[in-house]
Amino acid sequence: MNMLEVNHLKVWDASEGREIIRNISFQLKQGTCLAIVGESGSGKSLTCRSIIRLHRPWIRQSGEILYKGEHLEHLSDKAMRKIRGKHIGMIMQHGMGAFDPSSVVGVHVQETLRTHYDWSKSIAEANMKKAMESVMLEQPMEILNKYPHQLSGGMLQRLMIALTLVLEPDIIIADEPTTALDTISQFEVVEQFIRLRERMGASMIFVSHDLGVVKKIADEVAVMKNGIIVETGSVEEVFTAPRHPYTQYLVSTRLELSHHFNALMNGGM
Ligand SMILES: Nc1ncnc2c1ncn2[C@@H]1O[C@H](COP(=O)(O)OP(=O)(O)OP(=O)(O)O)[C@@H](O)[C@H]1O
Repeated sequence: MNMLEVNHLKVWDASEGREIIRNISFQLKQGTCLAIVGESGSGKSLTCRSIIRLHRPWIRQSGEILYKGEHLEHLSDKAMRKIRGKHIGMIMQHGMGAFDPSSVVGVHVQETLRTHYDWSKSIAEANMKKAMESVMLEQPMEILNKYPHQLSGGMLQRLMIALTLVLEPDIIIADEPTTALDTISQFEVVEQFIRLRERMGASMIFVSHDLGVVKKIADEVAVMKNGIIVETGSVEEVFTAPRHPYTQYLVSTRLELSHHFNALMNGGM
């Protein structure tokens, strides 16, 4: 079964009339991880944002987005808010951006959980505490009482993963969740994503520059360039026998860059 189907997605900047994503289609099968790779500016983030319809006001989209066969493009903004988080969870590039800088992070966590569950404060706290401990965030209550700027990028990403564990969405969209982190934190956060998949069996879209990470985590790959998908296939197919010249270039150059990361993942620290 397809958890998600994107058909003929187009995205454009209405202020300039510039087309950014030009008619892309892809599917996410239940329980699998689809990686979206491609150079900076190729449209990976806008593709993710289109799925949950979270764009800046001047960005427009057309095409079909089907979640378990339901057309999300027909839903009202209110109905869409119910889908985000609980059904389709998104983990952004910068954990910092997800939190309000003027409140302690626990406020965001409580508000998010309140939107989706009827839990008392103490039940919500107990569930969150358990999830935080499972992603190696020790002393969870202390962390929840801190402002975003008092936590490292790696901690904020792990906090987002913990919140995702509690929300248990059917689909997790992770848009370069390790880009803003140092190598050691990247390693830890990727490990957490691998466990998150194992534990929840969720379907996942994972955007990454790093083909080493993609190899570890994904089943299928879509390669984007200039707003189109130039190649799709299984990780195995795309990495061992890339067909499109751009994929061939990406695979030959990027795998080299990932060697350091792989050494870490394989315990070469
Ligand atoms: N809010 C916006 N307003 C106008 N143009 C935008 C906006 N967001 C993205 N774009 C443009 O859309 C194109 C695709 O951007 P997008 O962020 O989706 O790329 P990306 O592949 O995710 O890149 P990166 O890997 O750097 O995050 C770029 O040319 C970018 O300048």
